[in-house]
Amino acid sequence: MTVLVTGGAGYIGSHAALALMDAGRKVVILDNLSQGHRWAVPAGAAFVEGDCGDLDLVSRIIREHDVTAIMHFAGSIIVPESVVYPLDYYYNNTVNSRALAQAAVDNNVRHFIFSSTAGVYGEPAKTPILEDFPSKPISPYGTSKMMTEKMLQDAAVAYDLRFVALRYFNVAGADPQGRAGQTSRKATHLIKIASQAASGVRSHLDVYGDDYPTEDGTCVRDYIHVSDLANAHVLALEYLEKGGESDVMNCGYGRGFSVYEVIDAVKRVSGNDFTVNLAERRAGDPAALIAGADRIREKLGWEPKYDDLDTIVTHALAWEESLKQRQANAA
Ligand SMILES: NC(=O)c1ccc[n+]([C@@H]2O[C@H](COP(=O)([O-])OP(=O)(O)OC[C@H]3O[C@@H](n4cnc5c(N)ncnc54)[C@H](O)[C@@H]3O)[C@@H](O)[C@H]2O)c1
Ligand SMILES: O=c1ccn([C@@H]2O[C@H](COP(=O)(O)OP(=O)(O)O[C@H]3O[C@H](CO)[C@H](O)[C@H](O)[C@H]3O)[C@@H](O)[C@H]2O)c(=O)[nH]1
Repeated sequence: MTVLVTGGAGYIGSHAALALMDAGRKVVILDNLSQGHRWAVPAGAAFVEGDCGDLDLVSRIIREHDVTAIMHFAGSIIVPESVVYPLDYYYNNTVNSRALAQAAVDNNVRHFIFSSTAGVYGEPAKTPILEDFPSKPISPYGTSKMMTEKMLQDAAVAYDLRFVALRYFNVAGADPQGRAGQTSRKATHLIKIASQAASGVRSHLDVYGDDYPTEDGTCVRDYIHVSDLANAHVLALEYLEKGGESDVMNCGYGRGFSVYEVIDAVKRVSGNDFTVNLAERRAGDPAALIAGADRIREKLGWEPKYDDLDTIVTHALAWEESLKQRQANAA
């Protein structure tokens, strides 16, 4: 009874692996280390270096580790990059997910939890965004995730497979015990970048536009603590194991903060001022994305513990400091 966690050497997958092991589960991680790090694989998890699209390898892992559920985090995640290299994104996020689903079906793995995104909604007509709003992604990244959702829906009708697709809003923060955090080399996420600026790892932060139709003109997002998100995965697995129907669920808190509010929080909590420049709008940024967050609470009994911007920022800053220490030790 082991959970296969693809992408478990990355940011969210490593937190989910910790949450699973904290709940007493066995975990095997499959990651090709294209973005993740070997050292980020949590202690206690088995690790295989390889590709989640390798059907033979995944089948062997399922058999050797007695895998009964798959949590699929592996993927390419940068929206603007997906516009420049769309076929790479369809390959890694859609084609490789197809192979993984095939391996699940071939080897009688009946529970599948998929990392989807608020990006499937595109530019929503209104907020909060409910799960039955239309999927109209505006980037290849969002489309690549939407296509995987559709594939899982069809597979769940045809085979003995049930899934939960969790549509994450803006994931941020780090493990409160300091065991994991965001390490990606190509970080683009606001709280990560602001934390790096506050820690002196970056010289400044650019604000991408202040002429949006929001209160202070900057974009509003629903920032969710990565450990609350990780716990949602454990609950989603329990839900499927108890016979829950396949479903899609938003993962957010149902409230939003503007870019300026986030920057103020990072400056306040860190006690460090840093340079903020106003820059051009970034292509493809919707003005406001706030989750309708009732379904996940009702269906999974999810009760977040860290729904507080200062707490999220505190944990993100602590992780940045620990990364600096790690680099200093390595030098
Ligand atoms: N970070 C966010 O705000 C966010 C929001 C919505 C959805 N998501 C989704 O959550 C998942 C995890 O995101 P993250 O922020 O942890 O990213 P990440 O880059 O930190 O982690 C992804 C991991 O997958 C691995 N990987 C990539 N392609 C692989 C492949 N073909 N085979 C095996 N391993 C592979 C990478 O090496 C990396 O360790 C992704 O699917 C992403 O699309 C993330
Ligand atoms: O240096 C920066 C970084 C970000 N931003 C702004 O901050 C907001 C949040 O940007 P992020 O890059 O942190 O996150 P996104 O909202 O673009 O996207 C994230 O959340 C989405 C869902 O809401 C998708 O899942 C996507 O994969 C994930 O990267 C945006 O308005 C962005 O323009 C800045 O002003 N400066």
